[in-house]
Amino acid sequence: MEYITAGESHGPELTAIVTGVPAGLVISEEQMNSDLARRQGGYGRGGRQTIERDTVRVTGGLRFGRTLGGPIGLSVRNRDWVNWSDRMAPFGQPPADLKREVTPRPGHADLVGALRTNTDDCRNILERASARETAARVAATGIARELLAELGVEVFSYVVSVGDASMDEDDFLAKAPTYTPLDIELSEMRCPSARATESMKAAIDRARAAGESLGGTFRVVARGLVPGIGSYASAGERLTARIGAALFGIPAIKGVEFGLGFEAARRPGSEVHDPIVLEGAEGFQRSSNNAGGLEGGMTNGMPLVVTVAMKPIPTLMRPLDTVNLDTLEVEQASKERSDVCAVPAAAVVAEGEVAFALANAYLEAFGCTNMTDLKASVKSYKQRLRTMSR
Ligand SMILES: Cc1cc2nc3c(=O)[nH]c(=O)nc-3n(C[C@H](O)[C@H](O)[C@H](O)COP(=O)(O)O)c2cc1C
Ligand SMILES: C=C(O[C@@H]1CC(C(=O)O)=C[C@@H](OP(=O)(O)O)[C@H]1O)C(=O)O
Repeated sequence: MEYITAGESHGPELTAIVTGVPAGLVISEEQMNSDLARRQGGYGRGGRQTIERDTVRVTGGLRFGRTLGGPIGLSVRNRDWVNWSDRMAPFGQPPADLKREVTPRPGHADLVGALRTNTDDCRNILERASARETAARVAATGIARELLAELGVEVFSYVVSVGDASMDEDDFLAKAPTYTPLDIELSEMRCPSARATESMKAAIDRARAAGESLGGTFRVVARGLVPGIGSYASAGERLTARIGAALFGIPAIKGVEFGLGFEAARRPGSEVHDPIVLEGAEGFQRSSNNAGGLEGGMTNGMPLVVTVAMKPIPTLMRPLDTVNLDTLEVEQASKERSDVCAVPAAAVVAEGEVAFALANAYLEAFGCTNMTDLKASVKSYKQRLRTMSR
């Protein structure tokens, strides 16, 4: 499967086209809309989310709630468009009073994008660099979630830290797969710890009051995976590389750790690698999950556990210095309506990206024209694995 999106933050709508989806996959409009709503949420978001009510409109590829096997067209409307239709008009002339964006924000794509594309208006860059685009990604990757769900795979995420406010996890890899999506959704920070949620919210309140912004870390978990998805054989087939690339494709993501991650580099081998055990009907298992579910670029049957770091939001209400593109004088960077912290939202986007990478790996391993054959193929693979552990 592949997806591509089009659309600007304050344009009429965001569009996604998803190709390579097997026929016969049941798609739930409610599920897609609930994921879109989760992406809009989380403590720390800005005024834009009070305007938008993201819902998906399907423009092709589905009939009676099932995929037909052709490209799937999806669109998410920008309700804010009515306030921008003159400044963002696809045709015609700019309004006489158009204010160009000439004070690029450090940390955003503004300056480098303007240099690269030869524009004197950073809006030409920021409109597409904006993470508003991730609404279309959540819709597109929702297809992969549905596919995985039919194969018994569940993908969810939770927030681990915001700034220096963090969950207290004694043995996070052991606990990570035991949380449930319900534990997480009940909290405004999408964090399973009530105490940590309160300290994260307080940190966001302090940042907002100080004209600051915050990043943080979140974890994505996938349960129910069969071992052997992905491959050790070539660089581009390694699931580690593919999931890493998908996560680094999300704006503001600056670090990805699989399992123990950087901590593994500090420990001796005997305290990192996960002993192999044989457990009756379960077959080959691991007594720990420091690898985070991947070995040799493949799933090993344990839950996939990926921890992701997001940098603080670049737009600051107490802005940093920048250089005015017109006058070449030092000025303060532009400040516009912005999120203070979007870690919970980024976590929802990341769930989708991980689901998409995993679903593709399943399709490569088991074939991909229709769901009946795909499910039969996964079932017979599981049966073969059982015979290998008896
Ligand atoms: C869900 C989400 C919401 C974001 N909201 C904002 C925002 O309101 N203001 C802002 O300046 N950056 C925001 N960002 C971050 C910028 O989009 C990102 O920093 C920018 O595109 C530059 O890319 P880079 O950080 O990968 O270098 C958000 C990112 C995500 C994932
Ligand atoms: C619109 C969304 O996020 C936007 C991402 C974003 C950025 O620079 O990345 C800047 C802000 O845009 P605006 O200036 O319109 O408020 C965020 O609100 C969204 O996630 O739906």
